[in-house]
Amino acid sequence: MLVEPPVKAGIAIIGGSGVYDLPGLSNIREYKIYTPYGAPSDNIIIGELRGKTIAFLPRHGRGHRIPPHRINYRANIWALKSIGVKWVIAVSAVGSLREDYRPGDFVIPDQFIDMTKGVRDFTFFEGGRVAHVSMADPFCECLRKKILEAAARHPDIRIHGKGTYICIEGPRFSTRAESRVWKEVFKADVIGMTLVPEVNLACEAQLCYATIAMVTDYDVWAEKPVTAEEVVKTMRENTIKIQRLLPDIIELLEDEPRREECSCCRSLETALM
Ligand SMILES: CSC[C@H]1O[C@H](OP(=O)(O)O)[C@H](O)[C@@H]1O
Ligand SMILES: Nc1ncnc2[nH]cnc12
Repeated sequence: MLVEPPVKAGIAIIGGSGVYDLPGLSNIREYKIYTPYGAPSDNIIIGELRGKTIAFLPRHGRGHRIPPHRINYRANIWALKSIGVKWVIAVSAVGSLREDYRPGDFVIPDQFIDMTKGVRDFTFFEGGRVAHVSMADPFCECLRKKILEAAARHPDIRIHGKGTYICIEGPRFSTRAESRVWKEVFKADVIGMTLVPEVNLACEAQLCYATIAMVTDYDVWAEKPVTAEEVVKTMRENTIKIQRLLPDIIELLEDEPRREECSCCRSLETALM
Protein backbone atom coordinates (compact mmCIF):
# COMPACT_ATOMS: atom_id res chain seq x y z
CA MET A 1 0.00 0.00 0.00
CA LEU A 2 1.36 3.44 -0.92
CA VAL A 3 1.20 5.99 1.87
CA GLU A 4 0.65 9.60 0.82
CA PRO A 5 3.46 11.93 2.01
CA PRO A 6 2.37 14.19 4.88
CA VAL A 7 2.98 17.42 2.93
CA LYS A 8 3.24 18.81 -0.56
CA ALA A 9 5.58 21.55 -1.79
CA GLY A 10 6.11 22.60 -5.38
CA ILE A 11 9.42 24.42 -4.96
CA ALA A 12 12.52 23.31 -3.08
CA ILE A 13 15.58 25.26 -2.09
CA ILE A 14 18.71 23.20 -1.44
CA GLY A 15 20.94 25.35 0.74
CA GLY A 16 24.70 25.04 0.38
CA SER A 17 27.60 26.27 2.50
CA GLY A 18 26.41 29.20 4.60
CA VAL A 19 22.74 28.75 3.72
CA TYR A 20 21.17 26.68 6.48
CA ASP A 21 17.75 28.31 6.68
CA LEU A 22 15.35 30.46 4.71
CA PRO A 23 14.30 33.63 6.54
CA GLY A 24 10.81 34.89 5.73
CA LEU A 25 9.18 31.45 5.73
CA SER A 26 5.92 31.41 7.68
CA ASN A 27 3.85 28.54 9.06
CA ILE A 28 7.04 26.50 9.43
CA ARG A 29 6.81 22.73 9.85
CA GLU A 30 9.62 20.20 9.96
CA TYR A 31 9.43 16.67 8.55
CA LYS A 32 11.69 13.69 8.82
CA ILE A 33 11.39 11.89 5.50
CA TYR A 34 12.35 8.24 5.11
CA THR A 35 13.69 7.15 1.73
CA PRO A 36 14.81 3.83 0.21
CA TYR A 37 18.31 5.33 0.18
CA GLY A 38 18.47 6.25 3.85
CA ALA A 39 18.22 9.61 5.53
CA PRO A 40 18.41 12.97 3.74
CA SER A 41 20.96 15.50 5.00
CA ASP A 42 18.45 16.90 7.49
CA ASN A 43 14.75 17.20 8.22
CA ILE A 44 12.88 19.01 5.49
CA ILE A 45 11.57 22.42 6.50
CA ILE A 46 8.26 23.35 4.90
CA GLY A 47 6.76 26.82 5.01
CA GLU A 48 4.98 29.49 3.02
CA LEU A 49 6.70 32.30 1.15
CA ARG A 50 5.06 34.76 -1.28
CA GLY A 51 1.92 32.61 -1.24
CA LYS A 52 3.71 29.37 -2.20
CA THR A 53 4.62 26.27 -0.25
CA ILE A 54 8.38 25.87 -0.13
CA ALA A 55 10.60 23.00 1.01
CA PHE A 56 14.04 23.81 2.35
CA LEU A 57 16.87 21.30 2.78
CA PRO A 58 20.41 22.22 3.85
CA ARG A 59 22.71 20.02 1.77
CA HIS A 60 25.38 19.69 4.46
CA GLY A 61 22.84 19.48 7.29
CA ARG A 62 22.29 22.22 9.84
CA GLY A 63 25.61 23.09 11.45
CA HIS A 64 27.44 21.94 8.29
CA ARG A 65 28.06 18.37 9.52
CA ILE A 66 28.31 16.47 6.21
CA PRO A 67 31.26 16.86 3.80
CA PRO A 68 30.55 16.98 0.04
CA HIS A 69 31.59 13.35 -0.67
CA ARG A 70 29.40 11.98 2.15
CA ILE A 71 26.15 13.77 1.27
CA ASN A 72 23.35 11.32 0.57
CA TYR A 73 22.38 12.97 -2.70
CA ARG A 74 19.95 10.19 -3.64
CA ALA A 75 18.04 10.49 -0.38
CA ASN A 76 17.89 14.28 -0.74
CA ILE A 77 16.47 14.24 -4.25
CA TRP A 78 14.18 11.28 -3.56
CA ALA A 79 12.78 13.05 -0.47
CA LEU A 80 12.05 16.23 -2.43
CA LYS A 81 10.41 14.30 -5.26
CA SER A 82 8.30 12.36 -2.75
CA ILE A 83 6.67 15.54 -1.45
CA GLY A 84 5.71 16.73 -4.93
CA VAL A 85 8.56 19.15 -5.65
CA LYS A 86 8.78 20.24 -9.30
CA TRP A 87 11.33 23.08 -9.13
CA VAL A 88 14.69 22.78 -7.36
CA ILE A 89 16.79 25.89 -6.80
CA ALA A 90 20.19 24.73 -5.60
CA VAL A 91 22.50 27.21 -3.90
CA SER A 92 26.28 26.65 -3.84
CA ALA A 93 29.47 28.38 -2.81
CA VAL A 94 32.08 28.22 -5.60
CA GLY A 95 35.57 29.34 -6.43
CA SER A 96 36.11 31.43 -9.56
CA LEU A 97 38.44 30.38 -12.38
CA ARG A 98 38.32 33.71 -14.17
CA GLU A 99 39.20 37.26 -13.24
CA ASP A 100 35.84 38.82 -14.18
CA TYR A 101 33.79 36.40 -12.03
CA ARG A 102 34.67 38.10 -8.77
CA PRO A 103 34.12 37.03 -5.17
CA GLY A 104 30.60 38.22 -4.30
CA ASP A 105 29.29 37.63 -7.86
CA PHE A 106 26.59 35.07 -8.65
CA VAL A 107 26.79 32.70 -11.63
CA ILE A 108 23.95 30.64 -13.11
CA PRO A 109 25.84 27.73 -14.71
CA ASP A 110 24.63 26.26 -17.99
CA GLN A 111 27.20 23.44 -18.19
CA PHE A 112 29.28 21.28 -15.89
CA ILE A 113 32.35 19.06 -15.95
CA ASP A 114 32.41 16.06 -13.63
CA MET A 115 35.78 15.48 -11.96
CA THR A 116 34.41 13.54 -8.99
CA LYS A 117 36.09 10.19 -8.39
CA GLY A 118 33.13 7.90 -9.02
CA VAL A 119 32.54 6.91 -5.40
CA ARG A 120 29.30 8.88 -5.09
CA ASP A 121 25.94 7.24 -5.84
CA PHE A 122 25.08 9.08 -9.01
CA THR A 123 22.03 7.23 -10.34
CA PHE A 124 18.67 5.86 -9.23
CA PHE A 125 18.90 3.25 -11.99
CA GLU A 126 21.19 0.54 -10.64
CA GLY A 127 19.90 -2.32 -12.74
CA GLY A 128 16.56 -3.91 -13.55
CA ARG A 129 15.55 -0.67 -15.23
CA VAL A 130 18.43 0.99 -17.04
CA ALA A 131 18.36 4.68 -17.96
CA HIS A 132 20.83 6.89 -19.80
CA VAL A 133 19.56 10.42 -19.34
CA SER A 134 20.77 13.17 -21.63
CA MET A 135 23.04 15.67 -19.94
CA ALA A 136 23.67 17.78 -23.04
CA ASP A 137 21.86 20.69 -21.40
CA PRO A 138 21.99 19.71 -17.76
CA PHE A 139 20.12 22.65 -16.21
CA CYS A 140 16.50 23.68 -16.61
CA GLU A 141 16.50 26.54 -19.06
CA CYS A 142 13.11 27.86 -17.83
CA LEU A 143 14.31 28.00 -14.25
CA ARG A 144 17.62 29.60 -15.24
CA LYS A 145 15.66 32.33 -17.06
CA LYS A 146 13.38 32.93 -14.06
CA ILE A 147 16.40 33.30 -11.78
CA LEU A 148 17.94 35.84 -14.13
CA GLU A 149 14.62 37.69 -14.44
CA ALA A 150 14.33 37.94 -10.66
CA ALA A 151 17.98 38.99 -10.34
CA ALA A 152 17.31 41.92 -12.69
CA ARG A 153 15.30 43.42 -9.79
CA HIS A 154 18.52 43.52 -7.74
CA PRO A 155 21.00 45.79 -9.51
CA ASP A 156 23.44 45.45 -6.61
CA ILE A 157 23.84 41.71 -7.30
CA ARG A 158 26.41 41.10 -10.06
CA ILE A 159 25.16 38.04 -11.87
CA HIS A 160 26.54 36.08 -14.85
CA GLY A 161 24.00 34.17 -16.93
CA LYS A 162 26.37 31.41 -18.09
CA GLY A 163 29.25 29.37 -16.82
CA THR A 164 30.77 25.92 -16.66
CA TYR A 165 30.93 24.49 -13.14
CA ILE A 166 33.67 21.94 -12.61
CA CYS A 167 32.85 19.59 -9.77
CA ILE A 168 35.81 18.10 -7.89
CA GLU A 169 35.66 15.35 -5.31
CA GLY A 170 36.95 17.39 -2.37
CA PRO A 171 36.89 17.84 0.51
CA ARG A 172 40.34 19.24 -0.18
CA PHE A 173 40.78 22.22 -2.48
CA SER A 174 42.72 21.87 -5.78
CA THR A 175 46.48 22.06 -6.21
CA ARG A 176 47.84 24.93 -8.31
CA ALA A 177 48.58 22.46 -11.14
CA GLU A 178 45.00 21.14 -11.06
CA SER A 179 43.56 24.63 -10.93
CA ARG A 180 45.61 25.57 -14.03
CA VAL A 181 44.16 22.57 -15.86
CA TRP A 182 40.56 23.42 -14.87
CA LYS A 183 41.09 27.05 -15.93
CA GLU A 184 43.35 26.91 -18.97
CA VAL A 185 42.77 23.47 -20.48
CA PHE A 186 39.16 22.70 -19.50
CA LYS A 187 38.10 26.37 -19.64
CA ALA A 188 35.77 25.91 -16.68
CA ASP A 189 34.49 29.09 -15.04
CA VAL A 190 33.66 28.10 -11.47
CA ILE A 191 34.64 25.26 -9.18
CA GLY A 192 32.80 23.46 -6.41
CA MET A 193 32.33 20.03 -4.83
CA THR A 194 28.60 19.35 -4.73
CA LEU A 195 26.89 19.81 -8.09
CA VAL A 196 27.50 16.20 -9.11
CA PRO A 197 25.55 13.96 -8.61
CA GLU A 198 22.81 16.29 -7.36
CA VAL A 199 22.15 17.57 -10.89
CA ASN A 200 22.19 14.07 -12.46
CA LEU A 201 19.73 12.73 -9.90
CA ALA A 202 17.42 15.71 -10.27
CA CYS A 203 17.36 15.02 -14.00
CA GLU A 204 16.58 11.33 -13.47
CA ALA A 205 13.82 12.40 -11.07
CA GLN A 206 12.44 14.62 -13.86
CA LEU A 207 12.75 17.78 -11.80
CA CYS A 208 13.49 21.30 -13.03
CA TYR A 209 16.88 22.04 -11.49
CA ALA A 210 19.16 25.08 -11.62
CA THR A 211 22.06 26.26 -9.49
CA ILE A 212 22.87 29.66 -8.13
CA ALA A 213 26.64 29.54 -7.72
CA MET A 214 27.91 32.24 -5.37
CA VAL A 215 31.58 33.09 -5.85
CA THR A 216 33.59 33.14 -2.63
CA ASP A 217 37.23 33.07 -3.85
CA TYR A 218 39.68 32.84 -6.75
CA ASP A 219 40.57 29.20 -6.02
CA VAL A 220 44.38 28.74 -6.13
CA TRP A 221 45.38 30.08 -9.57
CA ALA A 222 45.62 33.65 -8.29
CA GLU A 223 48.21 35.04 -5.91
CA LYS A 224 46.64 34.01 -2.61
CA PRO A 225 45.36 30.41 -2.40
CA VAL A 226 41.82 29.86 -1.17
CA THR A 227 41.23 28.91 2.45
CA ALA A 228 38.03 27.75 4.14
CA GLU A 229 38.31 30.90 6.28
CA GLU A 230 38.18 33.14 3.19
CA VAL A 231 35.24 31.17 1.82
CA VAL A 232 33.27 31.61 5.05
CA LYS A 233 33.93 35.36 5.17
CA THR A 234 32.64 36.05 1.64
CA MET A 235 29.89 33.47 2.08
CA ARG A 236 28.34 35.57 4.89
CA GLU A 237 27.89 38.52 2.50
CA ASN A 238 26.62 36.22 -0.27
CA THR A 239 24.11 34.65 2.10
CA ILE A 240 22.48 38.01 2.80
CA LYS A 241 22.14 38.63 -0.96
CA ILE A 242 20.72 35.20 -1.78
CA GLN A 243 18.15 35.51 0.98
CA ARG A 244 16.90 38.72 -0.68
CA LEU A 245 16.87 37.14 -4.16
CA LEU A 246 15.15 33.82 -3.43
CA PRO A 247 11.69 35.24 -2.60
CA ASP A 248 11.61 37.08 -5.93
CA ILE A 249 12.48 33.90 -7.84
CA ILE A 250 9.78 32.01 -5.95
CA GLU A 251 7.24 34.69 -6.83
CA LEU A 252 7.96 34.23 -10.55
CA LEU A 253 7.58 30.45 -10.57
CA GLU A 254 4.31 28.89 -11.65
CA ASP A 255 2.88 25.92 -9.74
CA GLU A 256 4.10 23.53 -12.44
CA PRO A 257 6.60 23.95 -15.28
CA ARG A 258 4.80 24.37 -18.61
CA ARG A 259 5.12 21.20 -20.65
CA GLU A 260 5.40 23.11 -23.91
CA GLU A 261 8.33 25.20 -22.58
CA CYS A 262 10.25 22.72 -20.51
CA SER A 263 11.19 19.09 -21.06
CA CYS A 264 12.75 18.29 -17.66
CA CYS A 265 9.58 16.46 -16.60
CA ARG A 266 10.01 14.16 -19.62
CA SER A 267 13.73 13.43 -19.25
CA LEU A 268 13.10 9.69 -18.96
CA GLU A 269 11.02 9.42 -22.14
CA THR A 270 14.12 9.01 -24.29
CA ALA A 271 16.39 7.53 -21.61
CA LEU A 272 14.97 4.17 -20.62
CA MET A 273 16.29 1.02 -22.25
C1 LIG B 1 33.50 25.61 2.58
S1 LIG B 1 34.09 25.67 0.93
C2 LIG B 1 33.81 24.14 0.22
C3 LIG B 1 32.38 23.68 0.18
O1 LIG B 1 31.51 24.74 -0.18
C4 LIG B 1 30.75 24.34 -1.31
O2 LIG B 1 29.61 23.64 -0.86
P1 LIG B 1 28.14 23.93 -1.41
O3 LIG B 1 28.17 23.66 -2.89
O4 LIG B 1 27.24 23.00 -0.68
O5 LIG B 1 27.84 25.39 -1.11
C5 LIG B 1 31.74 23.46 -2.03
O6 LIG B 1 31.15 22.71 -3.06
C6 LIG B 1 32.32 22.67 -0.93
O7 LIG B 1 31.50 21.60 -0.56
N1 LIG C 1 37.94 27.11 -4.61
C1 LIG C 1 37.00 26.20 -4.38
N2 LIG C 1 37.17 24.91 -4.77
C2 LIG C 1 36.20 24.01 -4.56
N3 LIG C 1 35.06 24.26 -3.92
C3 LIG C 1 34.85 25.51 -3.51
N4 LIG C 1 33.82 26.07 -2.88
C4 LIG C 1 34.09 27.36 -2.67
N5 LIG C 1 35.30 27.68 -3.18
C5 LIG C 1 35.80 26.53 -3.71
